[in-house]
Amino acid sequence: MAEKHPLDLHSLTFTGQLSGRCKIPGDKSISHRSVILGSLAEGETRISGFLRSEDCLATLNIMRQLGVNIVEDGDDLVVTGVGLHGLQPPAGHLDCGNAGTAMRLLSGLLAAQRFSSTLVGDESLSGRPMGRVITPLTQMGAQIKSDEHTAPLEFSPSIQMKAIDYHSPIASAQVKSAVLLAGLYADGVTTVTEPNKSRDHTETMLKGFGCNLQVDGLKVSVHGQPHLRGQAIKVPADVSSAAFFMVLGLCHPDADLLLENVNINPTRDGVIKILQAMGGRLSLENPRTEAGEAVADVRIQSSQLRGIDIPEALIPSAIDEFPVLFIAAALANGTTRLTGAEELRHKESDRITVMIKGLQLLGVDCKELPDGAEITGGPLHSGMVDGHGDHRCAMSFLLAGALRPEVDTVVRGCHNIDTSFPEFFTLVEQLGMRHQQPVPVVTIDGPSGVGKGTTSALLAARLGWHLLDSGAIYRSLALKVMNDDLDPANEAQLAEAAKALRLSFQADGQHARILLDGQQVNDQLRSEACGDMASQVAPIAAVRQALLQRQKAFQQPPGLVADGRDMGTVVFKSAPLKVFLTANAEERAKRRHKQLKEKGVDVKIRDLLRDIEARDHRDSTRKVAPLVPAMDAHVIDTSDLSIEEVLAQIMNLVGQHVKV
Ligand SMILES: Nc1ncnc2c1ncn2[C@@H]1O[C@H](COP(=O)(O)OP(=O)(O)OP(=O)(O)O)[C@@H](O)[C@H]1O
Ligand SMILES: Nc1ccn([C@@H]2O[C@H](COP(=O)(O)O)[C@@H](O)[C@H]2O)c(=O)n1
Repeated sequence: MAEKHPLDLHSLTFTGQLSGRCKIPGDKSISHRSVILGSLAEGETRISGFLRSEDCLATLNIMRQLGVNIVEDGDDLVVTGVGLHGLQPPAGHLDCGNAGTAMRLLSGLLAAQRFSSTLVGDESLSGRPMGRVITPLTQMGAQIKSDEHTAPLEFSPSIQMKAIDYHSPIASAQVKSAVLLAGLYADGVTTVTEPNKSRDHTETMLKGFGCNLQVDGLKVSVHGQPHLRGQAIKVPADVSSAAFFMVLGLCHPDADLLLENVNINPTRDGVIKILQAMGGRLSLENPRTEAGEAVADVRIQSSQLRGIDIPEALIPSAIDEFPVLFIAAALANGTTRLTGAEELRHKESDRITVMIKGLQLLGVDCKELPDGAEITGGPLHSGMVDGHGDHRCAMSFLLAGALRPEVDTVVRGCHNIDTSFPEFFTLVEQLGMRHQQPVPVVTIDGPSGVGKGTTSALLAARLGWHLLDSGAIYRSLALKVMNDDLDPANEAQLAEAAKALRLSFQADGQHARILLDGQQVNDQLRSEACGDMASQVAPIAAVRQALLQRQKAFQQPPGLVADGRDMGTVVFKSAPLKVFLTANAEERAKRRHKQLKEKGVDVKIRDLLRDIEARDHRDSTRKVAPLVPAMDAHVIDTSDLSIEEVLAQIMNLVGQHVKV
């Protein structure tokens, strides 16, 4: 069940202008329900706009396994209903994949069947709480076996469901729907009362299918044993998917977008109300009703958002949209505060922790609260963030990375985007953004003599990746300065020399032959004088800028190990793994002494220590790209570690963070 995903790094690039119409795919909640109710109806149900996401396809496959004939007709799905009592025992386990909606709604249905069945899910779904549906269904007479109220869920054959009057402790459409679906099989009236109104698609659709159902404020009552009649269902665009483009358009500096045919059901429109309260220029055009659902075209124009206290009453109607609302808050003026949303911790991931950790990595001033978050807007930095396999967190971070030209963000853990939004990348590309799957980089930074070069070369060889020895580039410029008698104080001259540097690296077995002006210079580059001169020219901003592209060009498939001082902080800010090696200066001087002695160079440790300390000071106190660990770097003190031990620690990190 626990799947290992290969490296899945994605990024989106900024595009100068966003305009035009966007066709957002069908609503996920309505798609699930249309297939389930169509299966239980008598006659044919034709569904147009069905969302072909992994989650909804899991529900569709399960209904097929339960004996329902569902066929494609062009873009439509045609479901031949088997009636309330016509489902057949499945041959094997029923796999919900990542879909919480499938598992909870189908629990209500399977609890009431006269055959046994088992619902299973992926690793994430198997960790999510199912007690919330098991409790009321058990009160209705269901027998459900589970380990600590999590999937797999094993349903024993039902004898007769009992109608109940259930007061749900949480506002959850999945709980409400599970009880109502089980209630279809009970004699009498089953009632669910919620503390707040959750999305009401099940009620609306059950009525549409001909069920006798009453809604009285927070109370929904369904009469058991109905005859459901097949329907034509037109699924509107999903407001939860549209929400990503709302935040994208509002936070982008030059956007004017029209999102077509969006579901604006009042139990789902919290995101619209929250963004409007934040000052977003978001308007509803041509509001209308289609198949019992309120829809409109939503116009989005660039806006300067402001932080607000999010009203708790809006939480249930925006519950799936908080990941992207956190991005809006990070770009707003002032502070946004969310409380009363503990439920976010029980989604596909703990969305409070995942989003706040990611935003902190991008330099946002924010903190977790037990039941929400506090986020103060400001500029976003570049970096690599982890969507933790949660589709909505991953898409939110991807869009955050496409909002400003200077921000370079890579997102890992995007593998579940297809569960809700398979057209996501196509749609963003239609808007002009570029979707990339960046080549992975491991950065190894640290002070002089710490072992970066040795470790990087061994790591690159072990992984079969390319190697960038960025120090050799600075040393080459230094050699040029010394050979051509350039003035190390003349910044313009040095920048020109850096731009024009005729330098190439040629593979030579495990090593590289370094050619400067056509001459191999490997040995000359390693002299202490060259290292010293390199650290004198390296602080010049124009020099660093001139050498930047040359370093970035090393990022080639299948991957790169980059050794230097600012690999993780400047050159490869979005690298999935950043390592910073340290060791005390005495130990580094000893290592260098041994190295030079082996080469027949006679120097005093005391002199080496003095040089190392001077270089450390220059490198770490310079204004541009100083030698400091990146905020997300893993710091390894190598003072008491052998080279093999250092390498083993890094390989372990590679296994965790890069998964090659
Ligand atoms: N963990 C270690 N234990 C003992 N010796 C080590 C260790 N790591 C590296 N060395 C030795 O220390 C010397 C310096 O290492 P290396 O050249 O890799 O450092 P560096 O960080 O790349 O230095 P520079 O920045 O000056 O290029 C080498 O002789 C290397 O074999
Ligand atoms: N990314 C880098 C790499 C090096 N430097 C400067 O060059 C000097 C020599 O580097 P070595 O790693 O080969 O010893 C180093 O002291 C730095 O001043 C740099 O600035 N950025």
